[in-house]
Amino acid sequence: MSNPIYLALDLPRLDAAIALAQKVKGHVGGLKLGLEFFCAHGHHGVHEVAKVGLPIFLDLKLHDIPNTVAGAMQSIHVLEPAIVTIHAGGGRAMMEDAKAAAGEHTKVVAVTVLTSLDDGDMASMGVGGSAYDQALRLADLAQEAGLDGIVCSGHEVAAIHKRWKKGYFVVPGLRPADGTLGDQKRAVTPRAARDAGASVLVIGRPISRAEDPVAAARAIEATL
Ligand SMILES: O=c1ccn([C@@H]2O[C@H](COP(=O)(O)O)[C@@H](O)[C@H]2O)c(=O)[nH]1
Repeated sequence: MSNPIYLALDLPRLDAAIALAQKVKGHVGGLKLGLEFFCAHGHHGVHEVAKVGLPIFLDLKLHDIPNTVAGAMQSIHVLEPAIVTIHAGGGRAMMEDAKAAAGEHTKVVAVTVLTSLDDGDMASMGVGGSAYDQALRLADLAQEAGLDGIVCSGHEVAAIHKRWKKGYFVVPGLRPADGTLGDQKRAVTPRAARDAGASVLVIGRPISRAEDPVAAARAIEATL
């Protein structure tokens, strides 16, 4: 089985991101480039990181009217990402149009409820029920829209897996047992997420901010 860890390269400098990716590439299965990286380095940065030789996950979390999101998907087609994120909250038509506009080798996955949000945040946004309930509702909508999968926390992935047998499940918000949570509110360990059915384990700061990123990546890999 291939390594399910995608390293989140949330670093402002291109040279530092490439250096980190080169260091840990033997212990991760892919590289995730998010908003911080893409806003700073755009297509050029993606091309440079792709030279490391691992699959690229573009975590752009697209969320707009269907026509605009479809246009954005077409604009990133040339980068041949393995995975792209959109927001399930954009609705069914937006998700359908995003999938239709994506390249045939790109998995389009929808963020359900960000792992930095909890039940209190649902209430403050006027969303009925818990973060868990909302993640399941949006996962059902993403499945109906014909997407490849979703992004959720390790707390919901087992339940969503039961309802969507062939889904592709991306799980961020992962922390080693003794890890610092930071802004993550629905965290689990990488092993727990894997056991619950995650297809991809997104890990950023526990590796990128470690004193020895290679040792940190190797230690996480050894738990899987
Ligand atoms: O719900 C979500 C969706 C995406 N992310 C992204 O994953 C990484 C997590 O980084 P850590 O440093 O391991 O916390 C980051 O790039 C987020 O943008 C998420 O955390 N939660």
